[in-house]
Amino acid sequence: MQEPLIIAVPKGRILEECLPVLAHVGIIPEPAFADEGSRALRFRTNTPGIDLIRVRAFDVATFVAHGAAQLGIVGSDVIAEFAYSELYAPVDLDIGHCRLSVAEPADLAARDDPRGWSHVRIATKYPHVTQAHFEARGVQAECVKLNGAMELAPVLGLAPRIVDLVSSGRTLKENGLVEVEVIAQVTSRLIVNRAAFKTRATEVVPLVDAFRKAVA
Ligand SMILES: Nc1ncnc2c1ncn2[C@@H]1O[C@H](COP(=O)(O)OP(=O)(O)OP(=O)(O)O)[C@@H](O)[C@H]1O
Ligand SMILES: O=P(O)(O)OC[C@H]1O[C@H](OP(=O)(O)OP(=O)(O)O)[C@H](O)[C@@H]1O
Repeated sequence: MQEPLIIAVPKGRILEECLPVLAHVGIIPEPAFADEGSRALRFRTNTPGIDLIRVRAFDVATFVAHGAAQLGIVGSDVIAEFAYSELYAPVDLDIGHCRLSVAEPADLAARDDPRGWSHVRIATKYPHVTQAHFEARGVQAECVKLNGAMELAPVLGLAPRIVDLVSSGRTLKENGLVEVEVIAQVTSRLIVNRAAFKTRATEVVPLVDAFRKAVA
């Protein structure tokens, strides 16, 4: 018998938003999947040919790009940062809405003119997207890679500016920062391993269609 298809889903905030989408597709995971306290990482579903794995957001892209999972759900921020050629992102799932922005302390913003920048030092989880964004307008970006709590960097002197995800703006506000540029609008997408799309087309193509219909 063929191995089940594996869909990689990010733990954390997207997980909750994924459940209704999966339900619309007809995929109901075993109860432990939605239990953040569970230490299990791989889960059965009501569909015998489909299992789910729960991994960190950035690792969803890695599992799917390498074919360890055939499909995944991940933010367009992560897809852009990795730019894996093995990934196909056919469906915008209309969940995980936020934006990737440049921010800096309010007092710096008051006297700053982004048009005058030639070199910027930026703390971010997204060095590739950040460098590409600034390079496109001739600004050299020196990035300090962090995995979280970017908002601490300006006040502690690690880097005067950050590139991070913003949704309500509360995290920036509570850390004395203001948004000065939006780099990209972000939503989560269904991603598919390109090779699996061909070699397991009879299972993968109808599943992609089901996701498309579920969010139409
Ligand atoms: N404030 C937000 N509002 C909406 N969606 C968000 C927000 N922050 C992040 N996201 C989306 O959720 C995904 C996961 O977010 P994030 O990387 O912050 O989670 P995390 O739990 O900190 O991940 P990890 O623990 O793996 O670092 C992001 O890639 C993005 O697409
Ligand atoms: O504009 P807001 O609504 O305040 O959201 C923005 C925050 O959300 C994300 O972090 P998350 O909560 O995922 O935690 P993290 O620090 O673990 O990445 C992001 O990195 C910001 O810190």
